[in-house]
Amino acid sequence: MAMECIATLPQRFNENKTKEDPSNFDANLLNQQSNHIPQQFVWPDHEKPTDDVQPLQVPLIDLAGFLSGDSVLVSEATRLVSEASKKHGFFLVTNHGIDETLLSRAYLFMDSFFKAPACEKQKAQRTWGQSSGYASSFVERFSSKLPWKETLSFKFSPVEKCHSQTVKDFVSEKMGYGYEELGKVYQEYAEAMNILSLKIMELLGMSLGIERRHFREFFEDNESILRLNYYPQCKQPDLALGTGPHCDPTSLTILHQDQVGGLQVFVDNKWQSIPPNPKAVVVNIGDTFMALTNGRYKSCLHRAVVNSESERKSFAFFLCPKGDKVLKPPEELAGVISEREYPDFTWSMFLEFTQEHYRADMNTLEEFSNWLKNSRSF
Ligand SMILES: C=C1C[C@]23C[C@H]1CC[C@H]2[C@]1(C)CCC[C@@](C)(C(=O)O)[C@H]1[C@@H]3C(=O)O
Ligand SMILES: O=C(O)CCC(=O)C(=O)O
Ligand SMILES: [Fe+2]
Repeated sequence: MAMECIATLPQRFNENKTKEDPSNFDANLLNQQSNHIPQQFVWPDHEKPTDDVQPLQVPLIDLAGFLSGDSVLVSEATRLVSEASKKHGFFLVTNHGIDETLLSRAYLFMDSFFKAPACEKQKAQRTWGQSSGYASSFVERFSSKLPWKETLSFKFSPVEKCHSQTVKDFVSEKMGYGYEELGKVYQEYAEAMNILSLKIMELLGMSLGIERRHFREFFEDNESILRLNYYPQCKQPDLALGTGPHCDPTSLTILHQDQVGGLQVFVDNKWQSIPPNPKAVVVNIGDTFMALTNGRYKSCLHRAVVNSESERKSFAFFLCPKGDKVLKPPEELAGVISEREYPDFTWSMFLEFTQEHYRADMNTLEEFSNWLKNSRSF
C-alpha cells in the first residue's frame, strides 16, 4: 500500500526560525526575507495551480424553503441536492440561519489569533496524532508539499450528547487568561454549525429517498471538528497550495469562506472554482458519507489556492459520527451484500488512519479500505 510515511524530523526550511519552535512557519518572515518560497512549499508541476480556472456551476439551495415544508420548495431542494451530490458532492446553502454578528466575531477573533506572536499560538500546538490544536504549515507532519497555511482545529460534540471537552474549555486549558471571548465565539460557532449540519442531513436523507430523520438521528451524537484555515499572502502563488488536493475523509463539510476566493473542485477532468458568496455556505460530501450511501453520493477532489495580494480565511466544520459507530449504508442503499462498495469501519479508525498513517489525499478511502482488509486478514 502506497502509504506516505509520516516524515521524521522535517528538513529545516528557514534558518531564522524562532528559538521557541524551530519548525515554526512564519509566512510574514518568509515573505520579508526572500522573493522565493522554501522548496518544501513548492508543489510538483502536475499539482501546481493553473490560471485558466472557470467557476463551477453549483446549485444554490434555499434551506428555509426546504424547512418550510412547501412541497414545491422541498422537491426543488431535494432534486438539486440529489443531482449535485451524485455528480461532485458540492452545493451552496443560503438562508442557513447563521447569525451575522457571530460570523463577523468569528472572523475578528481568527484575525487576532493568527496575527498573535508564535509563542502565543503555540500554547495550543497540535500534538502528534491529535486532530485538535494549532498547526503551522504542518512542518511537523510532512517533509514536502507543505500547505501554505496555518490552522487551528477544535473537537466538538453537542454538549447534551457527549461529555467531551467543550471548545470553550479547550481554549481556556490551552491558551489560559485573555482568550475567554475567543473560546466563547468558537463554541457558539460550532454549536450553530452542528444545528445547520443536522438540518442538511434531513435534506440529504430525503434526497436519497430514505426516512428524513435517518441520517439526522445517526449524527445527533456526533464527534466533529471545527477547523480555522488561515492562508497568508504568498509571493509565489503559482508554485504553492494553501490546501493540497484531497477529498474530505469526514462525512459532511460546511465551509464559510471570506470574499477572497481560492476554493477549487476537480470536476469534468478540470479544476473549477467556487467563488465566494457572502450569503451562502459551501457544503460538500466527504468520504465517510459517500461510504454511508454506498457510493451513490460523491466525495470530490478539491484544493485551496493562495495569492500574492491578500491573506485568505475559511472555517471548515467537519461533521463526523460518534467514533465507535459501525459505518454501513442503510438497508435501502446497501443493495445485496455483494454490491457493497466499502467495508464496514468506524470513524475513530478512519480518523486515526489520517492522523497517524496516511496524509489525506484523493485516495484516502481506498487506501484505508485496503489497510483495513490487510489488517483483518491476519
Ligand atoms: C479528518 C481530517 C483530516 C484533515 C482535516 C479533516 C478533514 C480534511 C483533512 C485535510 C484538510 C485534507 C488535506 C490534507 C490535510 C493534512 C490538511 O491539509 O490539513 C487534512 C487534515 C489533517 O489531516 O489535519
Ligand atoms: O479553505 C478552503 O477553501 C478549503 C479547505 C479544505 O478543503 C479543508 O480544510 O478540508
Ligand atoms: Fe477539504
